[in-house]
Amino acid sequence: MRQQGLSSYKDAIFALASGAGRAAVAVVRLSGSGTGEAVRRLAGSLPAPRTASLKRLRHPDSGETLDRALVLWFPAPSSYTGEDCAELHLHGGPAVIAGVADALVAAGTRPAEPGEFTRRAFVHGKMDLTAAEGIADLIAAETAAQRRQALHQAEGALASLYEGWTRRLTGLLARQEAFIEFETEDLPSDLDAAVGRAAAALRAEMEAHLADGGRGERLREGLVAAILGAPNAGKSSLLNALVGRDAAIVSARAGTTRDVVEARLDLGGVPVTLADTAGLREASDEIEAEGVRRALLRAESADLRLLVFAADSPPDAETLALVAPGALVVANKTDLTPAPAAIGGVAPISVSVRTGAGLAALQEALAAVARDLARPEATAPITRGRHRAAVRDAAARLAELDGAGLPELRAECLRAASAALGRITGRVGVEAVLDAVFREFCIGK
Ligand SMILES: Nc1nc2c(ncn2[C@@H]2O[C@H](COP(=O)(O)OP(=O)(O)OP(=O)(O)O)[C@@H](O)[C@H]2O)c(=O)[nH]1
Ligand SMILES: [K+]
Ligand SMILES: [Mg+2]
Repeated sequence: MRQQGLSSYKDAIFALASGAGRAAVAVVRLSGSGTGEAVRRLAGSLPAPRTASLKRLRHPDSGETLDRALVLWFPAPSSYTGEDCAELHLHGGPAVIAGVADALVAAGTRPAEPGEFTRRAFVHGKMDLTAAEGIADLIAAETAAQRRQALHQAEGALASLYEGWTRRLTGLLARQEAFIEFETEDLPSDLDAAVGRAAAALRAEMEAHLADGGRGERLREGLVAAILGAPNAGKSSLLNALVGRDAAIVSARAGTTRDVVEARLDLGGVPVTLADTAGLREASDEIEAEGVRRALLRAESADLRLLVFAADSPPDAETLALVAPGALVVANKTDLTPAPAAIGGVAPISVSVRTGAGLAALQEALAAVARDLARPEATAPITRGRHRAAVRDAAARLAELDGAGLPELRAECLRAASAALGRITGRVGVEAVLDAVFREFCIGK
């Protein structure tokens, strides 16, 4: 499968691999069989493989010098994509980059599509799809825990899990087919039953892998924590204190916040979007009513909820029921009144945003909940819906095995389970899956 469509990967592509904007150094990378020729036309000659050498880059049409750059040459197959690759380390000014891009087009290369380098690496068997996704996640990682999970996946943790399962399925299929072939001869009569037992064991492993509470996806995407409570409880003040900047407007007027205000926070390595919301009450006008509606909507889709109240006005049972259970209950303004010992059966976390008292403890409680939901230490968790759907499909195919009386049908179940796993790694591929996976990438990767 990986050899399919190779002819469309012959042309040489280039892209700015470093960030846009002015910088000390800009890296332009090239890949494809026309790379060597393009570099020769700009730099005069090709440097020795994998050795940085300083070259004057000229426009192939005008001969004008564009920059003096470090040029690196990585002949196929020992390169990121498995094709001939090169890197030009330019002075990072916009005009230098534009001039070199123009010269590269004149030398017969074209700008790359997002993810095209990694897609070529996949096509040339340098990595499977899960590793390619791991690289996309690594580039997007905002926290240390996200980085660890992404690196693990980029290094093949998921690939080796799924490949291990596939090998076992292939072994079972071989036994099942032997049974079909030699049915009347003297193979052990319990071979069929042994295949069934091994398939059931594999299915149990798949189901354990699926029953992860969505941890990997949560860590990859980040959690959402909604801050809820009555007007003037200090919700916006709390958001600002937790993120360390004035993200939301604070005022003494009840009903200040209308739209949902969001800010990102790193909680024990787990990225969390804190969402400050409008105070919950019987709204006095339609704008406020819309704010309350949005607050409740955000609360519904949030991974965790913080119910904030001013210590001198604890929430009524109705509000408590709306937000709890599972919410962290926070008593604010404890500089004015001590927090009640318990509210709705739970001891609230006592804070004063004004004095800062209790904020560190609240932050720790939040981090503990976030870590529990995202389990940053979990090894090789499912990180995408498409993995989950395919593993679920594979397990379902194995579940059909017992009911399938005919050996041929049992073999078909094993084959279908293996194909489902193959879709995750890209061994069994459809162009649409590849398009969806590589669309996530930035240009230059
Ligand atoms: N004494 C005291 N006042 C506080 C504390 N936290 C916030 N406030 C004050 O309470 C008032 C309301 O604060 P906000 O953060 O706007 O409250 P809110 O819950 O976001 O209010 P709405 O957006 O209107 O629902 C402001 O005057 C804050 O300065 C605190 O810990 N102690
Ligand atoms: K307010
Ligand atoms: Mg507010």
